[in-house]
Amino acid sequence: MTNTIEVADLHKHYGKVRAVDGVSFEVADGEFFGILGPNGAGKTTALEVVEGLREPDSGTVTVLGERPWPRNPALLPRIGVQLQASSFFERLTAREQIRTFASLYGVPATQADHWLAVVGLEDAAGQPNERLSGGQQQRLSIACALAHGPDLVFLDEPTSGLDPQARRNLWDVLREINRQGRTVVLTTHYMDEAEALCDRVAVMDQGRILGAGAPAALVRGLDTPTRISIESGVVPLDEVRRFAGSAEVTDDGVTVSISTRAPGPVLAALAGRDALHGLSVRAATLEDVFLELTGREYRE
Ligand SMILES: Nc1ncnc2c1ncn2[C@@H]1O[C@H](COP(=O)(O)OP(=O)(O)OP(=O)(O)O)[C@@H](O)[C@H]1O
Repeated sequence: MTNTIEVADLHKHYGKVRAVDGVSFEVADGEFFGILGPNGAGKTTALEVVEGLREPDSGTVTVLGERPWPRNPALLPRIGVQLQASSFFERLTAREQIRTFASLYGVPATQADHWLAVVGLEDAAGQPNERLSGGQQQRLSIACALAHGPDLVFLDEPTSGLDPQARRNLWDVLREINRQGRTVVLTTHYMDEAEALCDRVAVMDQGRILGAGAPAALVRGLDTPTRISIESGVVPLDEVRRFAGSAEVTDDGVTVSISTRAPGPVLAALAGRDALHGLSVRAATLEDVFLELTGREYRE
């Protein structure tokens, strides 16, 4: 497998702010890659340099075998960059909007319309931008990024500000884009989004990448116990302590929590006592990975 993107020791400072402070990563062909980090981590700046929209201070960037800076016309037909909704042409309908973008690349109107269908905007195609909901505008901006059929798509916080249902609907669209064989690079400050979508994720904070890998592998790499909770009183506490062995057991009067690195036998013991009703199991997540890497709680 070859790499669609290679970034080595990238730096971009704004005055004293080290927005990107020595970042290296690769994105493989066809991969769904995420850059995850809180506000101000440097995600947008890193992405803009890779897209060829910003000149780096130092470091090397290769995209589809080309240098993106200075502005490289050979790359433009092959990459799609999601626009912020605020960059739409005023007063055009969704259909006119995407057809206008497509025509800049010499793409026929029928192909442009196809992308409206892919993102589920057919019914709203005749609506002017101003009348589209936030979720519809995000869909339109993604459709515009895809109108010319690029191999590589960049999405900067595509679901930011959407309600949970609209986010999940958009996730399906993004999965479909990737399933078609396109490489997708996405920035997000949502842990669940990175976990749900990305083959690999780079965790970024204060201009640096602190860890990268498949979300499940990053989580597995942690030595964090699994927390099993049951209702207080369902099983006598001393009995829970007995079968939980060395696990930490607490009871706040409402919930008994068992923190264990061997959840299997504990769950089997609870099942044997018919105590699975209302049980919850919380394994480590990317949030725990962030905490481990930065020493700070994650704040979206
Ligand atoms: N054009 C600019 N001039 C000066 N400072 C900037 C500029 N753009 C970004 N910064 C600063 O660089 C740092 C990184 O910003 P950047 O937008 O890349 O982060 P981000 O992770 O994308 O954050 P967000 O999720 O809020 O967009 C921040 O401290 C930001 O204030």
